[in-house]
Amino acid sequence: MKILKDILYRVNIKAIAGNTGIAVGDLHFDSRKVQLNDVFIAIRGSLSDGHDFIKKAVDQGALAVICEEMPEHKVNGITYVEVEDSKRALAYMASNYYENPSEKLKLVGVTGTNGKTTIATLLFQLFTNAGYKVGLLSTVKVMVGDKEYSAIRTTPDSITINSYLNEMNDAGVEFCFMEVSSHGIDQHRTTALKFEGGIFTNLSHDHLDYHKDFAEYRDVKKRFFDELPASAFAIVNTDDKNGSVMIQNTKAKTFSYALKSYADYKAQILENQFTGLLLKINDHELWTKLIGHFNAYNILAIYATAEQLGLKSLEILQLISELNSVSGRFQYVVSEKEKITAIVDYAHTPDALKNVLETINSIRTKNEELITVVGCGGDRDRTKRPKMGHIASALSTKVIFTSDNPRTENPETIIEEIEKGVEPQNFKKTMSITNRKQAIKTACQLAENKDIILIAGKGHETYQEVKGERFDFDDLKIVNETLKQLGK
Ligand SMILES: CC(=O)N[C@H]1[C@@H](OP(=O)(O)OP(=O)(O)OC[C@H]2O[C@@H](n3ccc(=O)[nH]c3=O)[C@H](O)[C@@H]2O)O[C@H](CO)[C@@H](O)[C@@H]1O[C@H](C)C(=O)N[C@@H](C)C(=O)N[C@H](CCC(=O)O)C(=O)O
Ligand SMILES: Nc1ncnc2c1ncn2[C@@H]1O[C@H](COP(=O)(O)OP(=O)(O)OP(=O)(O)O)[C@@H](O)[C@H]1O
Repeated sequence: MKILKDILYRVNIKAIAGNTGIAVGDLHFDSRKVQLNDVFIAIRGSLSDGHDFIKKAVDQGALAVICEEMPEHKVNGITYVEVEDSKRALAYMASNYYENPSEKLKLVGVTGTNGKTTIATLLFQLFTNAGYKVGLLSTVKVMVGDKEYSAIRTTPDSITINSYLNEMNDAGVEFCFMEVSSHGIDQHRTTALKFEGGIFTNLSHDHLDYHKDFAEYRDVKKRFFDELPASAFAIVNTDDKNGSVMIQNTKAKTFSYALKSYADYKAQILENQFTGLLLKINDHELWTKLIGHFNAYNILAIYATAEQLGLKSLEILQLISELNSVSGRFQYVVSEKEKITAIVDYAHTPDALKNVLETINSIRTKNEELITVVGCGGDRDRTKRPKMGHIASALSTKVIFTSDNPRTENPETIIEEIEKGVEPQNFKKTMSITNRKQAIKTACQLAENKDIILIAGKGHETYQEVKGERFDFDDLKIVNETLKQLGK
């Protein structure tokens, strides 16, 4: 049991009705989860307004209610606290509730359109290999040392974040790496956390279904750096024109990384092959098993972060050379007989798809075909669909448009929107097969000796979401099995 008054520390309170010296149970922003003596925080959402569920929460046993507007009818014996902003209040309350766990370890947040999962996961791997107990909050999974949990969000809600950080404190975790999404920043899921450092990867077209326009998306990302304390470090990619914007108003110590422009951490790609990259970072040569020029950026960000967290340069280089690729990020299998390379990648934005295709094209030889299987998710940013169609058809030798997670949308309609981006001269390269399994099978049938198949968009996911239901689906498993069945 915690005392409500203590949990409200640092919350911007407008009015109180009732006693805050009471002992309370858990915190909830969803009335359906409230139990006896819990605190209900009413949040105005995009679909509904938590204030409409205050009565329900009280009926279920809530002892205290946090809201932006006092309800007309208050129930005797219940404490009502009116706050300036419920989402901010939730963030501070969650941190107070678990006794500010982010202050008891070194927390580093990674933000940007692409590369968050890769960088956070590789930093987790690197620090674990260096002998530390490490935590990870990512789209793919949550790790508390060697204990694994499945992840639901890229950046979970504040209660979940603080609860995991608290578990990390108990387990003796020293460093935690977390992905910070623009939704997370906008909804104050990361407010009230003490960050030791922040990393910016890049910014491109994404989530414009949620953010009003690109400028708003950029400004939300920037807020993460604006809010870093002076004791923190900010590491930004200055080859991306938004890199310097991110750190314009930050109090943190700033460091830049780049391949092209002048930077504190600079790399040169000496070799780029299907087996890895040979890099030169600030006069040190380094081999990594990670593939593709975008991974040179990720490696630079990792190198800079590890150095800012106190590791020595030579140790970092050694640890980087041992890193393995991240699940669903340029993961590949090579078929036994015909040596067909099938790559599964999470690229689900125009920029990421372009990067992956350009990477493959920079490595493959002219007589090896590149067959791409790709779709776009339903109920998400529609404007990226023709862009993905344009890029896939321009940069592959053959393309099969298919379903991603159609969610509640009609998959055929999504595919039609993707097809609109195909230039007339590329039309003959494309075909559309709505069933993703069938699309992968067709790609395997079309592929011959040493050809390359790229299956883009779903990466590590082991399901396909259709009309609110999740069915088992694993791109890597399916392509591997199909190539074997076909005796390729
Ligand atoms: C668009 C979005 O981000 N929505 C998030 C938001 O929901 P919302 O504001 O729409 O909430 P709402 O459904 O309108 O409900 C308002 C409030 O009423 C409450 N409620 C509702 C019904 C009820 O009976 N009782 C009740 O108390 C809800 O719990 C909520 O607190 O706040 C909720 C509580 O924190 C989140 O669970 C929810 O995430 C939804 C599920 C979601 O899909 N989010 C995705 C888009 C997301 O956040 N993605 C990013 C990564 C994106 C990427 O990089 O790919 C992420 O960090 O995961
Ligand atoms: N630094 C990078 N720049 C551009 N593309 C990248 C970079 N790192 C990885 N990618 C590509 O983008 C895809 C997504 O990578 P990753 O999952 O690491 O990004 P993310 O930011 O976590 O995205 P999401 O939140 O959507 O998972 C990868 O599959 C890869 O193709």
